[in-house]
Amino acid sequence: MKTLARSGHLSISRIFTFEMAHVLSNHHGLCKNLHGHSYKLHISLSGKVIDDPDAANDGMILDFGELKEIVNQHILSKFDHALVVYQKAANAQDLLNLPFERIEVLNFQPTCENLVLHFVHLLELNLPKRIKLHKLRLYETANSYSEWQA
Ligand SMILES: Nc1nc2c(c(=O)[nH]1)N=C([C@H](O)[C@H](O)COP(=O)(O)OP(=O)(O)OP(=O)(O)O)CN2
Repeated sequence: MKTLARSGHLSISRIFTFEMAHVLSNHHGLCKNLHGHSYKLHISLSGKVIDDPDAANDGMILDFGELKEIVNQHILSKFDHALVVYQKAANAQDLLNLPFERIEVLNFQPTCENLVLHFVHLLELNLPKRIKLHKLRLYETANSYSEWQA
């Protein structure tokens, strides 16, 4: 008989770091200027723990490595070391003309809140169906973050 807890909520989490430049158009402070942040993205997932002695993922909700591949493919490959441009910003065309190869055009202002909602959408589209996104927290600075919870 397995001696495992049967109550409570179980989740797994992994932290990702990426660098991104953006402009908050119409912002009254410094963020109206082109600037960058070292973002930290905390992703928490829940789901059934696989109970199959023959499986490579026995005892796991999802292999951390599989989560890393999904996040690399669908988020970091677009946003890490990217310049993110809001397509409705007054200076969008000037930014798009800059000679950089990684520019991501968004149809929303790239605030911490909107980025979290966008990442939730991308993850919900690309996680295995048996996995539930539980919580997502995005640090824009060491002191400021936005959080989404299912
Ligand atoms: N609700 C939000 N407020 C602000 C956002 C945001 O996304 N959501 N974003 C910004 C700026 O982009 C940025 O976060 C401000 O950066 P910065 O001026 O560097 O912030 P501080 O230096 O004040 O942060 P520290 O934590 O002290 O380093 C503004 N507001």
